[in-house]
Amino acid sequence: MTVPATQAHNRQGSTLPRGAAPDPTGPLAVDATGLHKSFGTHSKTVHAVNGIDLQIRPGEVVAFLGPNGAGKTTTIDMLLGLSKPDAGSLAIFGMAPRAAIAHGLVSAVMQTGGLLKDLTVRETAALTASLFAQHQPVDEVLDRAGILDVAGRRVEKCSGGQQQRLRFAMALLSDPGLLILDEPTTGMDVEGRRDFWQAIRADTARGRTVIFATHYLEEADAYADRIVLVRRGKIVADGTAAEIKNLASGRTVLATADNADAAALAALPGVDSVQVQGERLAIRTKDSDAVARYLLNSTNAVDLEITSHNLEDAFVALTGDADAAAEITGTESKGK
Ligand SMILES: Nc1ncnc2c1ncn2[C@@H]1O[C@H](COP(=O)(O)OP(=O)(O)OP(=O)(O)O)[C@@H](O)[C@H]1O
Repeated sequence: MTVPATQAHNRQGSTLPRGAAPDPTGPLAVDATGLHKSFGTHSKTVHAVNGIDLQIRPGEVVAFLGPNGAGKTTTIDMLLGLSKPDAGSLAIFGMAPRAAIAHGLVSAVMQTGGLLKDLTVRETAALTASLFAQHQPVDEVLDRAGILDVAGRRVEKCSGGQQQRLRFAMALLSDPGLLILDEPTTGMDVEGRRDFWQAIRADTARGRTVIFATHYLEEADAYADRIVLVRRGKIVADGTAAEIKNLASGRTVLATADNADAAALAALPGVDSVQVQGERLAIRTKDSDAVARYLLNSTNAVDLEITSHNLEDAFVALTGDADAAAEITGTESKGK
C-alpha cells in the first residue's frame, strides 16, 4: 500500500515528515550540536569529527564537501545511527537517528553494497519493498530513478550508474523525509553522473531534504542549495555557493608594470594583498575598478586581467590548503 506523502502518522498520531511538501514549522531535519567522534588509542587518536554544529531545515539540499579524511563519512554514519557520537547531541526530525530510521524517515544511498547480482532491477526493489509495512509502488520509484526501462535487467548487467540509481530507487521506497547520499557518484563516468543527478534533482524539486557528501566541487555547486565545507573534522564554511565564494570576496587584478609602488597599491581602498614577482603584479581586492584606475593612470601597467574568485579560491582562503582544494576540484595543485 502506498503511504500518501503527507499522511504518514506515528503512534501518537502526529504527522511524520515524508518526502514531498516538507513542513517548515516542524522539527529540523538535522539538529546536531557539538558532535565529536575519535578513533584510535591515547597514543594515536584521530579526531575524525571535532566539534560539528549543523542545523538543516526540511526541504534543504545540502552538500557536505571536503577532501579525503575530512570527516564526511564519520558524520554521515552518526546521522544514520550506525555509530554514536563521543560527545554532542544529534536529532533527526526531533528523534534519535535510530528512531527516525525505524520510522522510515531516513534513507541512504551508499557507494557500494546492498545489491544481489542475480536479481533483476525490479526484483531487487520488490525485495526491499517487502521489508516495509508500507511503501511507494515499486514501478513508481523505478520510474523516478529513471530505470523503469531496465526493470527486467539483471543487476550484474547494469552499468555502475544504473546500479546507483537502483540504490536511489530503493531509498525512495519508504518516501523518506531525509535522503542521505555518501559520495554517490564516485567512479561513475560523466554520463552516468549526469543521469544520476538528473534523477536526484527531479526528486528534490518535490521538496525532500537531501544531504550528499562529495569531493566534487561542481556537484556541490550545481545541485546543492547550501554547501557545508568540512576539513579535519570541522565545518570551515557554511552557506550558498555564492556566499562561500563571497568569503573569498573580491577579485584578483593581474598586470605587468616596472614602476609600480607596492605600498601605494596596498593602501588603495579594498586591497587585501599585493604580490610582486619581477614586473608581474597580483592584487587581491574588493574594488578592482579602483586598482585598475590607479594602475592605468599612475603606472605604466599593461596586460591588465581581472578575474573573479571561484570556489577553489574560497577553499584555499578558508583552509589555507591548496592540495585539498586541488583534490576537491580535481585539478592539479600548483605552486607547491
Ligand atoms: N573506523 C575507523 N578507525 C580509525 N580511523 C577512522 C575510522 N573511520 C574513519 N577514520 C579516520 O577518520 C578520519 C575521517 O574519515 P572519514 O571517512 O569520515 O572522512 P571522509 O571525509 O569521509 O573521507 P573520504 O572522502 O576519503 O571518504 C580519517 O582520518 C579516517 O582515516
